[in-house]
Amino acid sequence: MRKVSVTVETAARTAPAAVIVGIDGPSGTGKSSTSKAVAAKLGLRYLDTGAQYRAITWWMLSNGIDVNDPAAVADAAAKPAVVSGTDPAAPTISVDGADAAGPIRTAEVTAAVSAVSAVPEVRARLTALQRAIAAEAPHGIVVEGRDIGTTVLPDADLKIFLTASEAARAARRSGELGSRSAADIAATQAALAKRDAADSGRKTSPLAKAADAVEVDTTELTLEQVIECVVTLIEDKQGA
Ligand SMILES: Nc1ncnc2c1ncn2[C@@H]1O[C@H](COP(=O)(O)OP(=O)(O)OP(=O)(O)O)[C@@H](O)[C@H]1O
Ligand SMILES: Nc1ccn([C@@H]2O[C@H](COP(=O)(O)O)[C@@H](O)[C@H]2O)c(=O)n1
Repeated sequence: MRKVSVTVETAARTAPAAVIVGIDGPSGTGKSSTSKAVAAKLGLRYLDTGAQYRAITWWMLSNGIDVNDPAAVADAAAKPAVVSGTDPAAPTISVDGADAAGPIRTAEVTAAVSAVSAVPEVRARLTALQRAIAAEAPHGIVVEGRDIGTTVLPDADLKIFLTASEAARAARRSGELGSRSAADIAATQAALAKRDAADSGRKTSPLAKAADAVEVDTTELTLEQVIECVVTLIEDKQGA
């Protein structure tokens, strides 16, 4: 009988290493839309860290904590159980077992989140949670936020910093809210600028571009072009 020799490659030898991608940038630059689409295309997990800060903020507001009192926020920071689902096709967020996806997007939460996210005890807790989630992603993960490249995942394989003009970001957000009047766009732009200033100006892990991040200005790019650009950057890294 003829002998057939078969080379069996173990999964460990053939599977590409898990890739960790951090995407940071100011509000409305396209982090969530881009990260979700890129993760779905490449079979990676997806983590929206802004949703986690919003979830803790929602819990504080719902439980009568004064969000403008850093000591009160710090005291309560460990109490809510925040759970993130990382399927890019259907990301989820819950607090103490309750679905928080809707409530965290209210104007009240958006107005309060920068004060809560500036409190070091809140950041320490969520940073630890974010690192644990990233470490458990089997094929890798796209994590989006404000301090992923600088603080949460300083050893990420690829760091991207998305930017866009304030006017473009305000027009995108106003479009989402179904309003395109000049007054509404101006009000949205002012609110974005205020949140960015608070996020960039806080002492603990402010919004900032990591020194080794690739900056992508999305002002003149369609969402599809941004997604393609990020996919190419990741594939280049994986091929390197
Ligand atoms: N390149 C683009 N061109 C046009 N619209 C875009 C582009 N990128 C994103 N958008 C749209 O802009 C809006 C904001 O995008 P997205 O929520 O992804 O931004 P973000 O950076 O995650 O914002 P935030 O930090 O406030 O959560 C969405 O309606 C999205 O569809
Ligand atoms: N890594 C992060 C992510 C978010 N924040 C804070 O959460 C706010 C909401 O973020 P969205 O992306 O959902 O708009 C944001 O304004 C920051 O205050 C953060 O501090 N760090």
